[in-house]
Amino acid sequence: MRAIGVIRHSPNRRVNKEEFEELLRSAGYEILAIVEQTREEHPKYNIGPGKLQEVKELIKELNPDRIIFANPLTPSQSFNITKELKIDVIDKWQLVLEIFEKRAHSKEAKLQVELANLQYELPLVKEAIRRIKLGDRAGFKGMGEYQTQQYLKHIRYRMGKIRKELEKVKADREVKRKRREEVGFILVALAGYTNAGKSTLLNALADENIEAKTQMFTTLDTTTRRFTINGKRALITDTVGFIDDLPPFIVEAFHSTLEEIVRADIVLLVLDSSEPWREIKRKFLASIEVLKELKALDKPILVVLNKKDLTSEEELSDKKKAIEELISRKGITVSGIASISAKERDLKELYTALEEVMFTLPKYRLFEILVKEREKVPKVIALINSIGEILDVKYGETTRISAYIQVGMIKSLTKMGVELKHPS
Ligand SMILES: Nc1nc2c(ncn2[C@@H]2O[C@H](COP(=O)(O)OP(=O)(O)OP(=O)(O)O)[C@@H](O)[C@H]2O)c(=O)[nH]1
Ligand SMILES: [Mg+2]
Repeated sequence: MRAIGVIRHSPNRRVNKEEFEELLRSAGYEILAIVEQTREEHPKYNIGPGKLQEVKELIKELNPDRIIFANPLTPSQSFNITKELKIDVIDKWQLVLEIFEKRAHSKEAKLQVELANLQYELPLVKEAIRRIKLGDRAGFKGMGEYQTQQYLKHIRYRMGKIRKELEKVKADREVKRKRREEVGFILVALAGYTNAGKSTLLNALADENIEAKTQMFTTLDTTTRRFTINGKRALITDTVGFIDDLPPFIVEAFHSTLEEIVRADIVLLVLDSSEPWREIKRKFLASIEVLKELKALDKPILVVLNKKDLTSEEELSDKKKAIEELISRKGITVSGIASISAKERDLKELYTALEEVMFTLPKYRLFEILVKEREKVPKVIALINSIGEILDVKYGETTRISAYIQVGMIKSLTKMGVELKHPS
């Protein structure tokens, strides 16, 4: 598909042109031209009417299949522009959804993308019906009035059905998560802008090979793998990458996926430290916004400055300071900052930070474990070592172990025939 891109910069906020081009390429478009304008939003066409004429001329000259706006369009703008240009017009969010559609593999991801698409189309179809009633002839995508009405019904029916199916998926996940808690796993979730290196980090931690590519939104499905933090059982989950101003309809559609972040014990917010500070800052703040929307800002968050192999020590330390400053200025609380290279598997700082955070988690409590049968002692100690931290062992008639234990593990321990006490 060949496309002409249109970017409207606000006078006080520029759109990132490279990122837009990257999105176009990720969706598989050949870029014929990019038209840019800086102005306030025009209510009817988003860009100015004069600029629209310029685009019209370019269409004649270059013959593209599509016009793609870097800005979100209102349903009414979308209709006005299509009517004027007589060509397929899509906006930023439809472009993102096209990429999502290509990348969705699992049933869940496919359902989520379909839901987001329908949610996007709903106001467009309503606008088409409104216009037909006002005497406009063209309905939604060239459908007549009856067909457009039927399509609206179909959208509503399908959305209801998908939401129900996603509820089921959510319930399954909940069961799985409970089981994991009971086995004593520490749940770690990856979060961050698309292309930051989340999947590469998951690979490095779990020593696996998940698809990681220099394109946007490689990962749409969640992947969970085992790893260990200083010998303790942990699980790491990779999810969909974030992007600026992620609209609520996409967040809603991907909620069951993003919920992995909400349910995690620790969130790793991954940033690409090789980018200019301006970009790091923008992506960091966009990620914080999404975490806020997910109500996940109160959990332990570790900021991970990835790709340190691409920056000098000095630059990295400057960027780290800048992040610290930004965090305190914005009143955000994070549990630590670690510089790593996922690609070169240089993860030392991350492991140190994880070890520090681990026992501050609310799921860990200090217990005294009393083992009366001597032959059970080694087994109990081995189990505690894999899920908690032993502070002291006093051998005797009854062996007394004081240790940090995950609350979810109490059941498994009492099943082994030991007694647990809170130390006074
Ligand atoms: N030099 C260098 N490149 C890295 C590092 N980590 C990741 N990359 C590269 O960055 C690109 C993106 O990595 P991914 O792991 O796919 O990024 P992601 O955050 O999972 O991206 P999405 O799934 O699109 O959200 C790939 O080309 C990786 O090889 C690193 O530490 N150093
Ligand atoms: Mg990924």
